[in-house]
Amino acid sequence: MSPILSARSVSKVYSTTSLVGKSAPKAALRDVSLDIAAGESIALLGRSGSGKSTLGRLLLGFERPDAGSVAFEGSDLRGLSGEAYRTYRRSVQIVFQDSIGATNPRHTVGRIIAEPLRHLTTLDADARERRVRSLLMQVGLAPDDARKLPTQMSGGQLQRVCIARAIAPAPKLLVLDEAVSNLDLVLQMQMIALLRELQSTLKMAVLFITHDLRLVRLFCSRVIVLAEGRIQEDAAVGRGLELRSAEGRLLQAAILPARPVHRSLEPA
Ligand SMILES: Nc1ncnc2c1ncn2[C@@H]1O[C@H](COP(=O)(O)OP(=O)(O)OP(=O)(O)O)[C@@H](O)[C@H]1O
Ligand code: NI
Repeated sequence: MSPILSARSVSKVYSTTSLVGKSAPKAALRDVSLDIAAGESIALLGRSGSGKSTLGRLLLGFERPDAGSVAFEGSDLRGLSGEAYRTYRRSVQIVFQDSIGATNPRHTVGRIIAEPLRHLTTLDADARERRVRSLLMQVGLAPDDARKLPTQMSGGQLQRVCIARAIAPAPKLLVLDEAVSNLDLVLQMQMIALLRELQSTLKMAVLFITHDLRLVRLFCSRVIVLAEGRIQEDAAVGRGLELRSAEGRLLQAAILPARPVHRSLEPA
């Protein structure tokens, strides 16, 4: 069975024009190849500017590679149209870091979650409403939250709304681009627990884009390390997480050691 998504030798170059004219082209991605199989949970790790979000945008078809190709279930994205394109759109969804920027402040929570159902499925209004209510419960919110506006939701609640919207069309792959980075540690743990539960119930593959190695071992079975647009390492996460590449070891060494407990707080 072909992978959900395959990237083959993709490269992406940006050239920015500033006030003083065009800057030298910058390679955001260089010769990146990877497959994402059904049910996999993959962490895409790398420092700021390493190319993580660029790869996410290419996999989601939001931008085209300058070289190489991305395929959905064996078909090149560039050749997808009509029903085949709608199937791809339904099957691959993304949650961004900035939930406020990703939601229309004038739409209710229910309308936000129902967006992909309206555009990508044939569900009628009643069926959409029932699906929205069950999605709200699935992400730990109340069905009546459907009537609220984004401004009436906390950051963590609005991120759950974005996750509910992303899983609404029952995708085969969910990409999370720093989706929990803005949340406090307690909320991060709650979201990770939610993602693990969704993975086991929906058998959905997850590509978790992050720079935070601590979150990786909690629910990823594979880790890909990016640096300067190139894959440095693509390894299974066993019981321990031993990264071997220089970049991987650097990231691992950078994890803040658990703060030493102040003597006064140590158990008597
Ligand atoms: N639209 C763009 N125009 C110009 N340069 C871009 C563009 N998008 C990304 N870049 C550059 O490509 C490189 C990779 O950016 P990207 O956003 O993919 O990194 P990232 O790993 O997601 O970083 P972060 O962790 O900060 O989100 C960076 O040097 C960035 O400046
Ligand atoms: Ni990014």
